Amino acid sequence: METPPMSDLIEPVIGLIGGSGLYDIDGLEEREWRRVETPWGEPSDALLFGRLAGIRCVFLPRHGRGHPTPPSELNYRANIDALKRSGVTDVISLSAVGSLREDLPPGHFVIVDQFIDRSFARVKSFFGTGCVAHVSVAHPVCPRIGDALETAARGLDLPVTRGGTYLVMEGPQFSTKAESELYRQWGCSVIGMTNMPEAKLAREAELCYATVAMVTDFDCWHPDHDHVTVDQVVKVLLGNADRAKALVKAVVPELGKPRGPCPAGCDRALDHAIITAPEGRDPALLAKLDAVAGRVLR
Ligand SMILES: CSC[C@H]1O[C@H](OP(=O)(O)O)[C@H](O)[C@@H]1O
Ligand SMILES: Nc1ncnc2[nH]cnc12
Repeated sequence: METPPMSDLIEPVIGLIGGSGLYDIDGLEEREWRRVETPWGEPSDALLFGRLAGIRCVFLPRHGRGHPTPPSELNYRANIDALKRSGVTDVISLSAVGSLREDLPPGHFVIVDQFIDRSFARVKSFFGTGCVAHVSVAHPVCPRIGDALETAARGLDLPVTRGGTYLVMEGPQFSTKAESELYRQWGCSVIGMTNMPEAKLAREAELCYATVAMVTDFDCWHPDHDHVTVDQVVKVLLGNADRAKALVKAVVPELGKPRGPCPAGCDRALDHAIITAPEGRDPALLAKLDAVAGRVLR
């Protein structure tokens, strides 16, 4: 893609969604926790606004500070809407995961590029009766953010793998051994409970999105390792959390550079997605959609 003229460049705002063990971001300048209201209800917590190396950042602890909210009860729509209406353009999700592969041991970071969504008890779309939309999630991860994360991780000498499939389970219980073995047969790399519908909603909101999946355990399939427990996850992710914060510090200056439209089209995902005729659209739903889809609805 040709470089657009300077006047067409945007100044990215980086959204950071912190998963288990990540409830704050050190080193943010001008930091301020602010409540953000959304038409979808309450986000998981107040959002932390600030700057890293001068770049605007907005951090949201996915489960809330102190981790009060389980994966199935998260208000994913409110979280994504709150980031969008706060001006965020690029989202990095930081998540604890179990490993489904021998070569992805605890401590390893995986920049996943695919998901299999086995969650079933969650609202998965901003759209619905009165405004129907179908976005593509064939490629749910923004490769531009993936590239930047990979470069930053390699620069820090972190053990990292680019690419992999994240199986999203409903939880809150961990998997049975039969499930774990099935997901391995499906070729999945890691397992977690939160990245869907988060990634689908980010796409509907035309946000670029990528995940750093931080391995904490071998789930329950590995003959030489104990079955996953929360204690074990917490122990490993305390180590992961410091490295995740270092990765964020390294990647934000790159991602924050003024840029043109996303080459992968994440920021134009709604261009051909809405099927409800203008006269059939529900004004009340359209009003709720203003932050996430106002670009194509106004
Ligand atoms: C505390 S282990 C299980 C918990 O950790 C992961 O959450 P997140 O993606 O927010 O780091 C996993 O998906 C479960 O929600
Ligand atoms: N084994 C596992 N299964 C689901 N979510 C997880 N988060 C961390 N480890 C996990």
